[in-house]
Amino acid sequence: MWFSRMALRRLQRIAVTPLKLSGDQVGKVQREMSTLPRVYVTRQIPPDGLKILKESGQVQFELWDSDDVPVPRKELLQKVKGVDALLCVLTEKIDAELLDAAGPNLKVVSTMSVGFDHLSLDELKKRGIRVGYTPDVLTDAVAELTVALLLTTSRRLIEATHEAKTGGWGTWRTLWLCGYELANSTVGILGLGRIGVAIAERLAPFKVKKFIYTDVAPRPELAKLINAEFVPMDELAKQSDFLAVCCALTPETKEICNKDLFSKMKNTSIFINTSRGGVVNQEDLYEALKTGQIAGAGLDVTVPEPLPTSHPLFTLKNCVILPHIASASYTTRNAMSSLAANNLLLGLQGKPMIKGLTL
Ligand SMILES: O=CC(=O)O
Repeated sequence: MWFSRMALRRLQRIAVTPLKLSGDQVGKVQREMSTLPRVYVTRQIPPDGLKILKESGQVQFELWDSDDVPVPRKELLQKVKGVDALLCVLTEKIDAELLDAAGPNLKVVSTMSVGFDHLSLDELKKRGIRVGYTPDVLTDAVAELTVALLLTTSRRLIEATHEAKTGGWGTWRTLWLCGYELANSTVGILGLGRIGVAIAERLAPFKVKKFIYTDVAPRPELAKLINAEFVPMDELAKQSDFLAVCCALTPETKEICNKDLFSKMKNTSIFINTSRGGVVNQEDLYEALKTGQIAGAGLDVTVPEPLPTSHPLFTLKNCVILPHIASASYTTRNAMSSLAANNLLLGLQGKPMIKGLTL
């Protein structure tokens, strides 16, 4: 059933005063309901975003009412038929098949994510569909989590709590559970954007000696904010004591972190990835960790997600794996849902989105 907020209010009025409604009025409500743009929301998104859609009075929407399981593909292909706009999350592949299933009414796709590797941009462009996404509002949360993951990995916190809980804690020992510290270190950032800058700003007070970065080209405006030096990829690998991956997943960055990169890193280095699992060749990472080519890895993202519990990376003590939670704070997830809802409404009105992609 599709109800806009306004239509619902009218219906409630009808429900309490049924005899007072004329046939014309009933027809008016029905017409009003049927002319509002139809929106499909692929997940039970946080309340702030839902409220914006509900109270806009501009759309009628239906949602996949679960946060625990994604909408099955078959159901999604059915539900999108004839919709005017789609609000999705990163688990839904928005490709030619889905866009064909939606049909020519689809004008807007708004994703509640900063990453957009789940969207076939070429297909969206071909069809003239506008695309919204949610950068900026998650920068603080992602940077915070990246720092937490970096410290957890470098100071071996998961191993330490495990030892404390399971009887491994004997006497105080001189080299037991030693890790690597940020003071006097070189931190490398692969892909310098807003998030990379925010990570560096948070790490600087730990007395980092030097920030270096690699990107497709130097980014002097951003680099200046954190006093970071542009270096080629080889140098990034060689010099970094901590290497944080912050680049988007594109055909160019797919598995850019591979044997070649790991083989140039120091065996005391820590590798951190909070961007997308696809930028890493996981077999190569496993080998690098297993053989001691690098000291440790902290991953918030993997391929696939969820990573099967039988995956070899889970057997390594020097690999900390989180279930893709970098932006998971209540404030940020609500802000992301609000931005996604507002992008969608603006897109439907033909106005500039707050954060839209130029295709
Ligand atoms: O990974 C999370 C996002 O892209 O927002």
